[in-house]
Amino acid sequence: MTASFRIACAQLNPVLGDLAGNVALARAARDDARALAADLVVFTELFIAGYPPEDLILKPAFVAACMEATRALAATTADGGPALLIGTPWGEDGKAYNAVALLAGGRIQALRYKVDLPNYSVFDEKRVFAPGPLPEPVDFAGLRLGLPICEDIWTPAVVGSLAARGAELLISPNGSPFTLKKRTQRLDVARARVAETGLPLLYINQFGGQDELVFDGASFALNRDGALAAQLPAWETALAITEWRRDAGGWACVEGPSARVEEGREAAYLACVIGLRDYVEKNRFPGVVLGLSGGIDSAICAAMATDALGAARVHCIMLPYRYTSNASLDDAAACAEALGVRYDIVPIHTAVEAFGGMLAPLFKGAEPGLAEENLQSRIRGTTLMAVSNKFGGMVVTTGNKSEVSAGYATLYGDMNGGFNPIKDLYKTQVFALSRFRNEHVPKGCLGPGGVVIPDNIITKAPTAELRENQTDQDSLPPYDVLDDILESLVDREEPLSAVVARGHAPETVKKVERLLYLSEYKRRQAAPGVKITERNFGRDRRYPIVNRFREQLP
Ligand SMILES: Nc1ncnc2c1ncn2[C@@H]1O[C@H](COP(=O)(O)OP(=O)(O)OC[C@H]2O[C@@H]([n+]3cccc(C(=O)O)c3)[C@H](O)[C@@H]2O)[C@@H](O)[C@H]1O
Ligand SMILES: Nc1ncnc2c1ncn2[C@@H]1O[C@H](COP(=O)(O)OP(=O)(O)OP(=O)(O)O)[C@@H](O)[C@H]1O
Ligand SMILES: NC(=O)CC[C@H](N)C(=O)O
Repeated sequence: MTASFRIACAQLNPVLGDLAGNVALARAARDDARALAADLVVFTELFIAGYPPEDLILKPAFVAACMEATRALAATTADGGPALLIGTPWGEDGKAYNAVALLAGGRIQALRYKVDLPNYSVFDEKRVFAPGPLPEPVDFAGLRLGLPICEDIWTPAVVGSLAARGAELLISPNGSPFTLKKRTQRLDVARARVAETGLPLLYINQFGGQDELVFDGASFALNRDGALAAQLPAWETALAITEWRRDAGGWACVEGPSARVEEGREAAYLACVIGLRDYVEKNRFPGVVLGLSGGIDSAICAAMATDALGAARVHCIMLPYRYTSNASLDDAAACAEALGVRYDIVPIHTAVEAFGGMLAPLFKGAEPGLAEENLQSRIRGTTLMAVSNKFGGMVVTTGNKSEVSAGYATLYGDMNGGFNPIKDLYKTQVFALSRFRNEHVPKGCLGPGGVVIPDNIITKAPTAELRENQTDQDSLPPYDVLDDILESLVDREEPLSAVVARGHAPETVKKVERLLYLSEYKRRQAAPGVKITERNFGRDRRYPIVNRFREQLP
């Protein structure tokens, strides 16, 4: 009977739909694992396809190609090296399953299907996959392996059934996206399953960005007493060996890595950087371009872009008009200089005046106002898109979650762009992360150290500079008030009465509710951005656009 067993954890960054590339990553990881004397290499959920493959699963050709790629990978295990446990879509009897395959001895030795398909928040798996039956453990090299797939460990049923059927070790492949609370939630559910079954658990998670989701990795192993026996790093790929031994009570992880896992502001900042980096790299953009206004949102986006791609791939453009202050010009230039990025100034006066002239006959007799203000924003947006078209860089759009929630942005203006790294950060978090970045360069970030967001940008009153002496607070409550109300309504579904009971003025709470519902039409046209919170706009928090419901306050 096997008494010790070496499992390599392959925490890699697959590219969605790049089956040949993902198989090549798996082969390279297997070669490395063989050099480390691994018996088995474990990959993440649906690794062959990338996670989440969404409606590609509805294409029979896609599922067939994943099955073919899995068979081809199985053939490489005929050489006597390590076996592979790898996630892949699998078709059977006209249904598609979210499967994990054991590849050994040159063939597919076993297939198990995910039972519990998540269908909440950003997950939509019931739409594309069929649920599998409660699975049997898989026998391999004298071990009985229980293979619950991601959501299968979030409730007791699947793991309980595996234990009842004689599983000795739980190995869970995951595609578990990051949120600020996720690490604690994962450890809590994993410890609960270990306590219920008395079985150790190896949890392997994907790393990297995929559209609005970012996967932090942070794979780990728990022993039978719930103690953390191995911890892989977050925010990077890793191939790490865990050594397992059988003792009187069963299997235990006796050796594994013990990496530090970033938390709080550091984790949030890294999520934004890696989400942006992978969006740009996986869509093969040469770099990015963004409007640098001298304000904090574009400054932190420029810092994140530099940290993601390196200064040489970031192009910042100041687009001044008559309301742009000298302080904004100085602050934008200082920020670009500190980051070491290319910085150009393209005044927009000629375009604003040309539009003014064109529209004068139509606008005759009407008071100047929002139309003229938004034109400035649209001219900036059009200019940035022209630079994107000419040189290929993607426009980074820079609205924070407070603005996105309140509709405080111009459609076809500053909302232009391909991706928004701060879409799920409230303005108060933008301030906190800017201070953080001035004090730390998190691992893997390619930008310089020291102050990259000049203090004046952090301390001055936020303004859109679309008219004389404008500040954000002319239109919105102070950001600490706005963000507290928004978090209650958007992230926590609190009744308005509870928000008022916490001390907010009823008219302010009603105003925020109104802005939130009225601006859904803008959010439906907004660029995707990195998910950080429990409820991000995009796939997750969705309101109807036509919506006359408003909550009554007593
Ligand atoms: N339900 C609905 N479904 C579809 N479309 C709808 C709509 N309701 C209005 N609309 C359309 O949307 C238009 C209004 O939206 P929009 O044109 O964006 O303009 P609007 O939301 O009226 O104004 C933009 C706001 O963003 C603020 N802001 C803040 C920060 C930065 C910037 C900046 O630009 O740099 C701007 C600016 O001060 C102003 O308060 C309407 O004219 C109408 O055409
Ligand atoms: N003068 C400008 N030059 C270049 N880009 C600008 C300028 N004004 C606005 N933008 C772009 O439009 C976005 C929205 O700008 P605005 O200043 O109006 O609002 P904001 O949310 O306070 O952003 P920021 O804090 O970056 O100023 C900016 O982040 C920037 O990308
Ligand atoms: N892929 C999945 O099944 C993910 C769902 C799971 N609850 C998670 O986010 O970790």
